[in-house]
Amino acid sequence: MAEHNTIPHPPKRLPIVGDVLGMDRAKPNQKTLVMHELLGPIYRRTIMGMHLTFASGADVVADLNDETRFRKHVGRPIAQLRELAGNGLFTADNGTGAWTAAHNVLVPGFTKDAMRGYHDTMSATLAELLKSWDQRPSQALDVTSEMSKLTSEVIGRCGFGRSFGSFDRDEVDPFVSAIQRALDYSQRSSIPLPILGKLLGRAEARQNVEDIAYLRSVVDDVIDARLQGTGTHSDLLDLMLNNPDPDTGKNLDRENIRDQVITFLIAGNETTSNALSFALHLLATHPEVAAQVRAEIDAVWPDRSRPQLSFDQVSKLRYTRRVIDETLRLWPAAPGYFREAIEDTTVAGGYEFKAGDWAFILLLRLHRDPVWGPDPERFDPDRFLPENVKARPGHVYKPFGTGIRSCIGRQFALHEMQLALATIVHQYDLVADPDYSLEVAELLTLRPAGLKLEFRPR
Ligand code: HEM
Repeated sequence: MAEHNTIPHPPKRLPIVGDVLGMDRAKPNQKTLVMHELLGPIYRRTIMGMHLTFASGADVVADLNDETRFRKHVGRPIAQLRELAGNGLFTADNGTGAWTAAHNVLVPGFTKDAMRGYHDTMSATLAELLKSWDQRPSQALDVTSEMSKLTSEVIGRCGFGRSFGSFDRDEVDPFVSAIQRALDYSQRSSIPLPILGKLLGRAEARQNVEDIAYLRSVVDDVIDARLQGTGTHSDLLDLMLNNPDPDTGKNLDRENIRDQVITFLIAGNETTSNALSFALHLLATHPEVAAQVRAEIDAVWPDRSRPQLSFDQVSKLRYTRRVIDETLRLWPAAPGYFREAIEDTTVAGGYEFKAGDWAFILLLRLHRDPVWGPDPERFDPDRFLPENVKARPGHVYKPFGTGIRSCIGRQFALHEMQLALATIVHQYDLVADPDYSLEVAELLTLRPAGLKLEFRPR
């Protein structure tokens, strides 16, 4: 019989409450990274009888990603989002009718052809952002906020034909700020223990109820307006309203459509804007890499005018793509994902999982596994040269998750990021603040906190 090992736990277990020492409310993922260095590829906190298992070693993750034995686990932070996103694709349980129908209907909205259809909207939105920068010359701009304007406009326009007017005014659209507040509330209330979670007061709870009601009413209005209008749109909302699930012949119900619209705003906005922000930080601090990105885009668009790239030109910017891949390796905007055992099973190292046991795969650590070589902290896009990718097992790089529940928006995000980075580097020198050192903040996603850059026209 195979030998079984006990999953290690952090030192200093307390009576009754268990492994609460050393948790970090503000930076849980970065703390988990440190704990993995101490405890190895897998460890478990048991808090008042509840198991929280963290995994990050390449061999263990290879097993946890095996779709025949494990599946997505709707972990507490995800379940908490249901208040806001209902049973949208990201929050739905595996194999439910709502997930299957929405997945079937929406997959065609994320094919290469569909991306071709979004390209002009993405380009026009980016042009508006850069125009707004040109009206504020010589200023150091708050990078995550600027990138968030871009990504929320792009998903709003490609998703359901709504602009938030982000480039016309300084303050954030009330819809976008309500989403941000509701996300923040949801994540803070997902921390399991009151002594560790920030105590959320009644005023915040009331605000949250108001925010969710407001968000739903805006989305309902958008759907009503679309139903009453006459024009055709090639966006995700039209896809959901006009195309039945091919398996059942039934259209998505109204609530399902509303949940998906909110889901795209949650899943498609912050992840992409944070990844872009990390990439800009890394380019600003690695001028030799930025020079190669610039050489690549200059070869396609030698003129100094703003590049008007076609869809195919963007997808051929291979070095820019490697910069994005390497950015998502070092700083995966989604820091991890949950997996649960479908049946009793054992993973590499002899660790037992009973059916229903779950683990959080920390990408932050998996992407720094020894398989990446001796200096995993170094930013080196050439790790993603085709020959280097081929030499590594596929399961050690999973910034978009794994299996059937992996990210439906992957190509959308990659195209948007390639287009934005190449265009920005073509137009501007990225000037970093010499006193800034990277500080990574955590909510549902990772983001560079307090990052400012000056975008100086070339
Ligand atoms: C850099 C950008 C992005 C990153 C790093 C990212 C990452 C991820 C990850 C790791 C998952 C799996 C979550 C899990 O297993 O629980 C996921 C799922 C998902 N993502 Fe993304 N994402 C990005 C952009 C987008 C965009 C642009 C969209 C929409 C336009 C999107 C929509 C979704 C949806 C709907 C799911 C749930 C899929 C399902 O379970 O069927 N994401 N994403």
